[in-house]
Amino acid sequence: MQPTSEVNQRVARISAHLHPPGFQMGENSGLRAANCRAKGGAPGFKVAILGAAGGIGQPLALLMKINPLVSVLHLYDVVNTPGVTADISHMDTGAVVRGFLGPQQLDNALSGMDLVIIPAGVPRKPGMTRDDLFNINAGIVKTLCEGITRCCPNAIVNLISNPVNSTVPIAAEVFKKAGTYDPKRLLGVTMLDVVRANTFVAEVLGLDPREVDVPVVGGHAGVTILPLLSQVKPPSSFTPKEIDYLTDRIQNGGTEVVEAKAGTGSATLSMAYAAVKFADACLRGLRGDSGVVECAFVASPVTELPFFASKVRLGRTGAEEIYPLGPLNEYERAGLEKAKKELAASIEKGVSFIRK
Ligand SMILES: NC(=O)c1ccc[n+]([C@@H]2O[C@H](COP(=O)([O-])OP(=O)(O)OC[C@H]3O[C@@H](n4cnc5c(N)ncnc54)[C@H](O)[C@@H]3O)[C@@H](O)[C@H]2O)c1
Ligand SMILES: O=C(O)C[C@H](O)C(=O)O
Repeated sequence: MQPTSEVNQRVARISAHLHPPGFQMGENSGLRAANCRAKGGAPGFKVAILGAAGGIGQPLALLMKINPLVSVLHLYDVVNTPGVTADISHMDTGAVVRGFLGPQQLDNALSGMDLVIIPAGVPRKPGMTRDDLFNINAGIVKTLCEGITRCCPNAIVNLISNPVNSTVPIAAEVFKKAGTYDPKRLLGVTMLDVVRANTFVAEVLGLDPREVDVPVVGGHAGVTILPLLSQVKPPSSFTPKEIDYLTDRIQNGGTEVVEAKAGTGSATLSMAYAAVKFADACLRGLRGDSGVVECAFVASPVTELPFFASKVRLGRTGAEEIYPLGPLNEYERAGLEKAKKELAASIEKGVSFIRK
């Protein structure tokens, strides 16, 4: 008779072989559902969502499962991924979905990923600024980015966790420390500012928002969110009152949602939409499509600051070209000075969190 410990070890070895870390639905049925006649899903990209069980994470996972460019979708969180994964995995779309729960499964969630989207971290409540989230979210972003350096250092990273103006510099420092930093592959997601700007400007102009394109530059908090209304497409003119109204509404769109949600969170549904719009652009760039241009907060030469949001061209290696701001009017030049002052402090705060 074999000693119990030896039997247990054999069972553990066989189990590890049959059930690699991470889980797919149908594991208890004997037939693992996702392995039945498995073809590894449609050709496409491997995408991980970190914070996948959250307010943004869940609708984002749903929308990425629909995206035909995605062949494998890894859902990672520290809570609730089994339920979210079971639910999403029943959708009859191409991507194979796998769930990963807790820090011990982080590396498996990240291995081999082409794109990592990070909406992990706490959201604001009324009365808070995004910077008030720094103390909790800085550490979360650091840990997740350390995982990226170990498991998928060449992945494109879409960073959503706030305060974006500081978390992107944190990620850059983590990658630099590990020797894996490629500035083209690290993108802070500011797409929600563009989505809001397109919507609010369309309302004022009486247009369909899908016909409107508003560049939003700077960063992602208060006065650092700088809509360039002089560069709206189709070319449009605004009264001074409209400019004040639109600038204020775009800069405070996040707060509008935080207050309406009255303590239950911040934008999740419009953010999931914006995150997918941006992730899809990154995947089309990776595929080699030409002319994919979106705004993002990236390492940038367009101002004296190390990071800045502006239009970037997305290609096979990430943000391959960063466009200058173009001609600004006096109102926008004044806004730019205010934005740069606040951005400089937020960037420095992120950098020193890692260097200290
Ligand atoms: N960039 C933007 O435009 C934008 C827009 C909206 C929200 N946000 C930010 O996105 C973040 C998430 O917002 P939400 O509404 O989804 O919050 P949420 O609390 O609903 O979800 C966050 C998720 O992160 C998970 N999480 C916490 N620590 C983690 C860790 N160490 N590893 C993995 N997952 C972890 C939580 O378990 C939770 O499921 C917030 O910081 C929010 O401010 C950014
Ligand atoms: O406002 C927030 O705290 C969340 C997000 O940054 C947003 O713009 O909606």
